[in-house]
Amino acid sequence: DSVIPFRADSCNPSAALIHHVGHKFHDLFQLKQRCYANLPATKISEMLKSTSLENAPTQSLLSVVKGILDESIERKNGEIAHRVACLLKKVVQEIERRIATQAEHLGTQNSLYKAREEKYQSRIRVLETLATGAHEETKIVMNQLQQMKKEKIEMEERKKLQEQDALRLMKEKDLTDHEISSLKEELQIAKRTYEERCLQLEEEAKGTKVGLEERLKELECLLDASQKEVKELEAFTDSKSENWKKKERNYQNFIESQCEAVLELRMASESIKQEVINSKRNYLAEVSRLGRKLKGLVDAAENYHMVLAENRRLYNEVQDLKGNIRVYCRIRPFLPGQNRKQTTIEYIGENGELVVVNPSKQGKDSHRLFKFNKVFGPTATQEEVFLDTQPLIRSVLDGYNICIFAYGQTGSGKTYTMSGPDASCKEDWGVNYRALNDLFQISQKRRGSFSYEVGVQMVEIYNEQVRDLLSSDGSQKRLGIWTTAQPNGLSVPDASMHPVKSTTDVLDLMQIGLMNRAVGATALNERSSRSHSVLTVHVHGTDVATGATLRGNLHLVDLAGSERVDRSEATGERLREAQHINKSLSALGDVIFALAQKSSHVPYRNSKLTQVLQSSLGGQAKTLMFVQLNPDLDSYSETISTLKLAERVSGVELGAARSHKEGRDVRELLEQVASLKDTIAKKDEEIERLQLLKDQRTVSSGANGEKQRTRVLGHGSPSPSRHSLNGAPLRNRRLSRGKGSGHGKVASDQDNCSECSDKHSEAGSLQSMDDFRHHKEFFTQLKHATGDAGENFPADIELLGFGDADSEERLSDISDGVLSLGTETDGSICSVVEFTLFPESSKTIENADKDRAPPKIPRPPPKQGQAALVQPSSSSSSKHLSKLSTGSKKTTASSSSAKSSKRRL
Ligand SMILES: Nc1ncnc2c1ncn2[C@@H]1O[C@H](COP(=O)(O)OP(=O)(O)OP(=O)(O)O)[C@@H](O)[C@H]1O
Repeated sequence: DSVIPFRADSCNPSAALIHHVGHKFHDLFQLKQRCYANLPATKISEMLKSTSLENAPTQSLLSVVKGILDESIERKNGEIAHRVACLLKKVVQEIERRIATQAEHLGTQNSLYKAREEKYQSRIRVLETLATGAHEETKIVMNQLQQMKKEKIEMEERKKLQEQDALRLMKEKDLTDHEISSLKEELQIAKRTYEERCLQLEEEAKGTKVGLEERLKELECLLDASQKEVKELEAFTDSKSENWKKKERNYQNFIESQCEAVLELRMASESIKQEVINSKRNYLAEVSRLGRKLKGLVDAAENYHMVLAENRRLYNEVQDLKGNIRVYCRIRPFLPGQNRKQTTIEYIGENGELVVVNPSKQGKDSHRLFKFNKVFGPTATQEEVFLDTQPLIRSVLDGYNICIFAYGQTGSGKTYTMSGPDASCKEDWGVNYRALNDLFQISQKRRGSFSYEVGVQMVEIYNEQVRDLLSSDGSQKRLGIWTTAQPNGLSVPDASMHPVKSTTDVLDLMQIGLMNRAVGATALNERSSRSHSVLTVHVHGTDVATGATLRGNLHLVDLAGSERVDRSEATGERLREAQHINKSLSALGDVIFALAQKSSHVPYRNSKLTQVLQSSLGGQAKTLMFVQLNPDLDSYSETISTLKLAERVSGVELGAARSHKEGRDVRELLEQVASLKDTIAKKDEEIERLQLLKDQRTVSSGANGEKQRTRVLGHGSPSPSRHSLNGAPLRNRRLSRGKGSGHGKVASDQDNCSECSDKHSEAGSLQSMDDFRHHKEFFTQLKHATGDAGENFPADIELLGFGDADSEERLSDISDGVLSLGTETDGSICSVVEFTLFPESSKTIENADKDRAPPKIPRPPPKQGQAALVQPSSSSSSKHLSKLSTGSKKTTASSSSAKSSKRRL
């Protein structure tokens, strides 16, 4: 056991463990009997295990070897030499000894190692202490390192900035260098210029010096001369001062004398003051006397206003007496390209006579005479035409309804007369523009006594539809017409109303309206108006002094041209337009003819045109019709039909026109009355309708059929005698006077009478044509009888007096101020009467005043032949005309009567 000393080391745990394990294996290898040969196999295999061998102590192993050797030697007793056995023992001992030595060495070394270990442990501790110190140092060093890094970064940034600065400075340096170089150049240039300037100045200085030297010499000369002059002047001053002294003495004397004079003047002024005070007293007396006179003048001025109003009233009376429908005829010149030789116009008289000729016919039938209020030839200017229209315009401002329209075949110059060819040229202005211009001028002149508001509407009637030409939204919607008179006088209330302040406003509106108007090209006129345009100017005036108001309308109508469809070559839409146009124009003719006939029913409702113009064609309006003619031979038949219609129109006389002048209360009442009338008319219609229904039922049931039917007819339409041209005049008059009292009633009657009206219009046209034929015959015979070449005929015709009785009757109607529709006359006679009633249109107002008819015109004693002329029979005109045509004596008698009637007017 001592061989393995280190195993006994109890302080080393691993050694203790080994020691314990060694014991175990020592026990394993320590045999009790010491007999290896009989060892059981399990024991041997246990011993042979590698772990057992490895862990067994060396001494146990050696004992095993020794035991085995001893056993083997014992068993081989004698076989192994003793010496060999000794050797073997010795060797084993030696090995043992060596191992022991080795073990000792190991023990020594172990202790050495232990000592070293301790030494190293202490060293380790020292080193650990050092290491801890080194760690802190490392930390400090690391901090320092970090700081150094930061510093380094800062240094690098600073370096970068410095580099940038350096770059900037480099650039600045470049710039500065550049500037320096440019400054150097400038300096060079300046230096050069300076040197040049110096040279120049030096030269100038030299020149100036020479000049100055010369000037110096001159001045020296002048100085010498001046010195001489000074001496002369001194001598002159001495003499002058002598003179002044003398003068002073004289003035002294003068002042003394003046002082005396002033004293005298003061005394005089005192006396003048006294005189002024006296004058002032006189002046005040004079002023008070003038004040009294001025008061008188103020009174006179007030009277003057009244006189003015009276004048206006008289003026309108004169206009009324001239007739409420006037017909002016205008013949347009030939247009370029027309055959000027073939004209249908033979003669134009001064007093409105017109002779139309048909060159294709020969003999007496070729000439026809017409008479109007005025005929304008092809050379008449727009201004001349307007001069005769002007008086009507003033009437609008006095509260009258005026209608001016142009009628004629297409292309005859209607638009030319109404609007003119070019609105921008004042000379070309048509009646429309001039009328409005005039209207504003007069309203301006009257602004002291009247304030006027003027509004404008413009509509067109196209294919029997009324359209607003001035609608702000450009819509082409159809507008309704109010047939009964409205309190505000509007017949198309839905059309936009535009207040206007000046002619320019109206011009602008009319331009818009004309642009919106429907026009199209026909074979007869390349820009033909395909619609009737109606420009209505509404005037509302207020008397500044009394507050009374008045209302007047001016209708300016440009009708679409009447046309023969075969000539205008219209087809399709154009044909439809032409049919509408012709239909409405013929309806206009019917209305006018009904008015001419004093018919109790006027067929206003047959067309939109007549409905819109109803208030202007009725009894309370003044109407001016321009009959436009185309002198062309091809237009002969249209010319004749136009003239016939115009002749009929000129025969319409409706009595005195009525002004729409009302006091404030009266106006309100009238408005109420109008609306009540409206309601009554509607109720009447309703009653009629119900009665008609009731009657129909009665008729169908057969009870009292005949009686009932008579009642229906009697209520719904006038009796034949009432409408007949042969009807009793007195009865007619009564009826028509009743009608004249209100428009609403007329309108309400229209529906019931439309059938009759058509008959009337037919009968009327036949009648009129008949009359005209006789008229013409008479004219031709007269021409032959007198043997006159033709120029005096119209004058002779004018002298026809066969309308005298009629004219007087009408005048008495006018003087009564009652609307007369019932006088039984035919168109032709009326037209002749008009000749005597209408004096020359250009007649001045003064003359008109002088010739003004008295309130009651005395009826002249009926002359032979005249009584027959005014017989109200259906064939009266034809008979009397033929009677007249038998001899010129009767004509002269009649003419003298006509003249006398005209003179009275
Ligand atoms: N008095 C005149 N002087 C010169 N030219 C005229 C005159 N009257 C009409 N004209 C010319 O005759 C042509 C037809 O005239 P305008 O268009 O006025 O006829 P219209 O009767 O209005 O025709 P429509 O009914 O087809 O509209 C136009 O070229 C016009 O300039």
